[in-house]
Amino acid sequence: MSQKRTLHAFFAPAAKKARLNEDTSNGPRHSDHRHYPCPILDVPQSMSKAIASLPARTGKVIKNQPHLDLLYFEPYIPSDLAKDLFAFLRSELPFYRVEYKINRGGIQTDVRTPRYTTVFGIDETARFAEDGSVVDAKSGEPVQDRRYDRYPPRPIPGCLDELRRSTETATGCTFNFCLVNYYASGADSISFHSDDERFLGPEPAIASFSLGGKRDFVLKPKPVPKGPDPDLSPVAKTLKFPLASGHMILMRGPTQSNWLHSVPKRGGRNPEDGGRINITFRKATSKDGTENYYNYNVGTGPVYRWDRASRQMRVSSSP
Ligand SMILES: O=C(O)CCC(=O)C(=O)O
Ligand SMILES: [Fe+2]
Repeated sequence: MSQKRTLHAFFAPAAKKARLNEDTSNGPRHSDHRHYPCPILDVPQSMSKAIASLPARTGKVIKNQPHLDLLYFEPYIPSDLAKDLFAFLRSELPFYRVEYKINRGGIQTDVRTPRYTTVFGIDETARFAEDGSVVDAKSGEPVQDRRYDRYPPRPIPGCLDELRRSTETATGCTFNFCLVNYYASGADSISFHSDDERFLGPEPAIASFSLGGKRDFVLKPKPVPKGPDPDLSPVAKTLKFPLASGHMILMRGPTQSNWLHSVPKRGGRNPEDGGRINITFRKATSKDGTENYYNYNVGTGPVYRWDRASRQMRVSSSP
């Protein structure tokens, strides 16, 4: 991205943004920030209204396994809105295919993330000022920290922030990060893991939305339980949720410290392989969280955007 566009986008007057806005009477049509690779359209007013009235159903508490605590909305977003939101986000968001190196027993291994990812947000020690700069959450003073330098944080764009606000009201939790995965086909996946990094604090709550194609979300107990009554854990089962478009699962309480979750690859040709978006809202408590999330979900590779003509992700700009 050229310096010219960056500066232009950063200082673009509000009136200019408003002029772009044909289908809404107030508020900008785009969300923009100097660290976005491109401006991100806000949802049209009709969608915005519909998002404000969510969830479509109340959540069902699932606590029938040791150290598991889920709140399952079936659905949170009704299917017509989920379909529109899926198409909107796939067209609008910048995605990445992150590659990184890990050290396993002294051997360097290259890892290619088997899905498209993107992330927005900043941990609770900081916030974005009106002008888009990062300031200390308490003092409002500008923040200089090496953990923000390599991958500068980006504010959650309007189109995802409306869903974040709805999710906070529905769950009583607060969130400052939004991670998005795009599984282009059954070959894309996420392997068994838990989201229990220190920067999420103890017993983190993670709200996880599904849009688009149906995929199995699989949970299994961790091999070595950390809970107060470990004797119960070996009898815990593997659980499979075939998540459909609009469903939301809130994982909370002891879930992350005791269970692993995954979205396994699907073999063969599946009619549901038309792509799936997963959105997770989380709360990071320290700057390490911000550094980690941008490192693994944005990285240093090219930006991919959805190409309507060829109906696939295409490299839209290189770093
Ligand atoms: O795609 C999903 O449903 C799960 C995503 C996930 O576990 C993650 O991003 O940490
Ligand atoms: Fe996860």
